[in-house]
Amino acid sequence: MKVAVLGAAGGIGQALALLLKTQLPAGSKLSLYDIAPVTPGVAVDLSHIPTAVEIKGFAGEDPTPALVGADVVLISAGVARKPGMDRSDLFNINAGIVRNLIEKVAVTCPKALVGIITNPVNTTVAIAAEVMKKAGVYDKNRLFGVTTLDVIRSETFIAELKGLNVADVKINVIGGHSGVTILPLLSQVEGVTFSDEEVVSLTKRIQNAGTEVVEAKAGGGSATLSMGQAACRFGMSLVRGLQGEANIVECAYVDGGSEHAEFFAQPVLLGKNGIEKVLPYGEVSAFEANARDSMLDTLKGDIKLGVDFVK
Ligand SMILES: NC(=O)C1=CN([C@@H]2O[C@H](COP(=O)(O)OP(=O)(O)OC[C@H]3O[C@@H](n4cnc5c(N)ncnc54)[C@H](O)[C@@H]3O)[C@@H](O)[C@H]2O)C=CC1
Ligand SMILES: O=C([O-])CC(=O)C(=O)O
Repeated sequence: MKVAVLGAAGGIGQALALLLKTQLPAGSKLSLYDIAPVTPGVAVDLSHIPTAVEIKGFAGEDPTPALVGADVVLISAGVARKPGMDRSDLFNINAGIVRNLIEKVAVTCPKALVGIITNPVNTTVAIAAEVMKKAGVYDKNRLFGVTTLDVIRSETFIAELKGLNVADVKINVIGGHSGVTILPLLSQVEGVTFSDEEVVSLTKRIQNAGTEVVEAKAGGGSATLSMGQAACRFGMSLVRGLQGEANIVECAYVDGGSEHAEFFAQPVLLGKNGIEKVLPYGEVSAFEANARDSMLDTLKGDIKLGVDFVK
């Protein structure tokens, strides 16, 4: 099993690489790439951790050497938000970065499962799909926008509010990954009920949690450590699916034939070819149905921006 992290010298990339070095199955290969010259050094640093995961680092303009033979590619290359910015403000820089990296993925490891972390995810995933279509290698079952941070935040905040063991809290978060497009399905959480006020305030907190971190970091970037953990959870689920483990389900932003939009975050069953099955997200409350329908113009606009960027 070979996993490549692109953007590996960054805040997310380094945290993710550390977690993967300690959690990937024995015999795996971990390949780190970033334009930053420090990247081979990050790999040397991690290589001193005694796990049976072989690690190599690559810097410079071309990610190709890091991508050769990759089964999973996780992309966090790009710029992060500062206070006062929306995720969509990152489009100008990050759109081109994701396009260029995916062009290399399409040539070097077209069968890899690709997880896009780089914001704005609602748009960068559409860019990745268009680039792969152009290259004739698009497989909708192998491309994912990583929305796991919305899921782990929801689990954490629900457990805190209701005094639950966080390990017992499970939730689907659907839609996309910014503002109103993030929709936690609180009505489905087992063993708890929320008042109408709690639903409104908790939904808003989960939608604004990225901004909560951006403001707390006061110009020093956005979520990196919690995102490293979220990306590791998602990346490990991809790996487990590839290895044939049963019942691996994660929410992700995918081209899953949703009636709502071309890309939509919902639960998917993972397997040897990426998505084995797109799962229904289940019954929703009237509040959630309204929030879902109200987000669609924003989400579709975000997707169109990405499609138009490549076309
Ligand atoms: N999907 C999600 O839930 C989340 C997404 N993000 C996004 O992840 C991205 C990365 O965030 P951080 O790691 O905090 O940023 P960072 O600035 O710490 O790291 C980004 C890294 O990308 C590298 N990079 C830039 N251009 C590159 C290129 N062309 N090829 C390879 N590497 C390149 C930089 O050298 C840097 O090391 C941002 O776009 C951020 O908005 C952040 C948190 C959550
Ligand atoms: O808010 C940001 O810019 C980073 C991000 O996507 C998150 O933390 O959810």
